[in-house]
Amino acid sequence: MSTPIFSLTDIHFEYLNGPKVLSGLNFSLHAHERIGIIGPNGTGKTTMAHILMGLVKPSKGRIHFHGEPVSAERDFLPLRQSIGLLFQNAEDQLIYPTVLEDVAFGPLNMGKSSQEAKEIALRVLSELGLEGFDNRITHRLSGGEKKLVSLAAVLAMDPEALFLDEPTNALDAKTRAHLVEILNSLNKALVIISHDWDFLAQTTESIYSMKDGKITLDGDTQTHQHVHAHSHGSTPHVHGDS
Ligand SMILES: Nc1ncnc2c1ncn2[C@@H]1O[C@H](COP(=O)(O)OP(=O)(O)OP(=O)(O)O)[C@@H](O)[C@H]1O
Repeated sequence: MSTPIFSLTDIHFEYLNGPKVLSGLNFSLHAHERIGIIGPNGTGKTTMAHILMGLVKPSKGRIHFHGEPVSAERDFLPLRQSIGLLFQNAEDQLIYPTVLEDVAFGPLNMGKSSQEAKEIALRVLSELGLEGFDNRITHRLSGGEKKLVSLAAVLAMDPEALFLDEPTNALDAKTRAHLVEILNSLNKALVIISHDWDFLAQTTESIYSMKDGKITLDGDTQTHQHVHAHSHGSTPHVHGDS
């Protein structure tokens, strides 16, 4: 099989004075894969996303990006530009006073001129149906609007993969349906953490469950439920669940 975009191998993690969260987690994402992750509250799904992005350090384990080991802070910079993390809380993503500044931040940070960054931001906002939002005050947006603006900020960096942490939180049915359309129109590898099984069935091809600090991709039916939704929107078919 081809080299994955990223892989997490035998990741262990526990918070200081907190629970042991991950114990031997393995996970990888290849180009064009669309994977959903489902699992009870507090099983470590968000922690896994933060470990991948270098926001918290695992106590043990290896991270690879296109086959290269990632450990020092500088190694994470290209990874963070290529894998767009949509934070569970939009407030963690949106830090500027206006929507335009928030969405233009990524391209500016990647070396685009302010004019180019502005054009990219306006184009992405328009693609997400957010025309006219550029001068809105970010902290006054509704929860659903913040979520879409966060997604715009991630897409403005044109990442090769998206890692979305509970993207349907705060979305009404219409916006949720809009998000399904947006995600299905993107030609990008993606991982979506969600409690919303129907949403995952509509947007991903495989759904894995996280349990006991692990996701095992190959055949461990004790900890791993592998589901193929043969086409987006079809009823998921469960494999390997004993
Ligand atoms: N900074 C922290 N310090 C101590 N414990 C933490 C910290 N952040 C998270 N935890 C704990 O670690 C565990 C895993 O949290 P995490 O947010 O990764 O779970 P999750 O699977 O994403 O949950 P949910 O589905 O509720 O979003 C939880 O028990 C949580 O309370």
